[in-house]
Amino acid sequence: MFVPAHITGFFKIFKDRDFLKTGSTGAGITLDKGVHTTIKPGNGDIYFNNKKIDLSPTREVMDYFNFGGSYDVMHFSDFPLGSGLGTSGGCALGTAHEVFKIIDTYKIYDDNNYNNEAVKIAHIAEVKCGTGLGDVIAQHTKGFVIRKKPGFPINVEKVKINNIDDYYVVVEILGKKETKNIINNPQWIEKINKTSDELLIKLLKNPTLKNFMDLSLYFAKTTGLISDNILEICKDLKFTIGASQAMLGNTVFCICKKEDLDDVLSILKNPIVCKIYE
Ligand SMILES: Nc1ncnc2c1ncn2[C@@H]1O[C@H](COP(=O)(O)OP(=O)(O)OP(=O)(O)O)[C@@H](O)[C@H]1O
Ligand SMILES: CC(C)(CO)[C@@H](O)C(=O)[O-]
Repeated sequence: MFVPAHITGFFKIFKDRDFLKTGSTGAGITLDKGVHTTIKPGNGDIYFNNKKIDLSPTREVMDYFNFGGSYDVMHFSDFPLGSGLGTSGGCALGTAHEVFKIIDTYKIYDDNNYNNEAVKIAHIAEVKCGTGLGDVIAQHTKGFVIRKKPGFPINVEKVKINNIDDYYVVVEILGKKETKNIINNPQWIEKINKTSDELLIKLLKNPTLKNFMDLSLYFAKTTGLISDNILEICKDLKFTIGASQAMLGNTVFCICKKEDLDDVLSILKNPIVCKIYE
């Protein structure tokens, strides 16, 4: 199963003793690149782009179903882990869906229920592992997603984008950043939550891609999460609809139209050209 990558532009952290109530509000977009996951009978091994690794959110999902020792999971990902592109969430959600496809209990869920269960199990795995808060819900929803409430029940606004094919999302990965080092750090939580409080309301009042990018850059700068290097690149990309740092990664992303694509590509060293995926 394919799960799209997800870029968060800004977010607010909500922690609760109940993992289903833990999550984030905020906004992001899903991409036409992401993770393909398959599972097959095996010994409980997890492969990420053909390399055996012990990926904790995938392991959590497999253990939830008691599938840990009897099936192998293969993830084929367009992006590396730890780059702010929701790769771990994509792995968890893809695994949950693949398991549901083969277990007997699948028969007792109607289509809607089964979908919702897979999303819940993947969300809990992400939250437990500290690898994400809102990615799984956005990846399930797809498109330009505003998360109005954290966790479950899912409360999101999927914004309609007119002429979606006109837009390109260009991504450049500059390094790694572990999500859990930020979302489990009280000082970062305070900075993030203080900054993001008003942004959700501002975006809901004017839910355009331009406003999303402006608010994302404001968030990245005001929290101090943006690196100097990425800030410089964003200045060079000012002629686009907007550029900012993908949360939570050492990755720059921008949204532009076709007429600006060549200029964007000439500024970046290793650009990856994507489209918004609905
Ligand atoms: N070689 C590896 N073996 C096992 N785990 C790995 C390996 N490389 C990365 N990981 C794990 O992958 C997870 C990456 O999650 P992280 O949330 O940081 O990134 P992401 O999901 O790709 O991006 P985002 O910031 O959008 O959540 C971490 O738990 C990290 O420890
Ligand atoms: C925490 C996070 C920024 C990591 O990608 C994301 O899961 C989110 O927006 O909640």
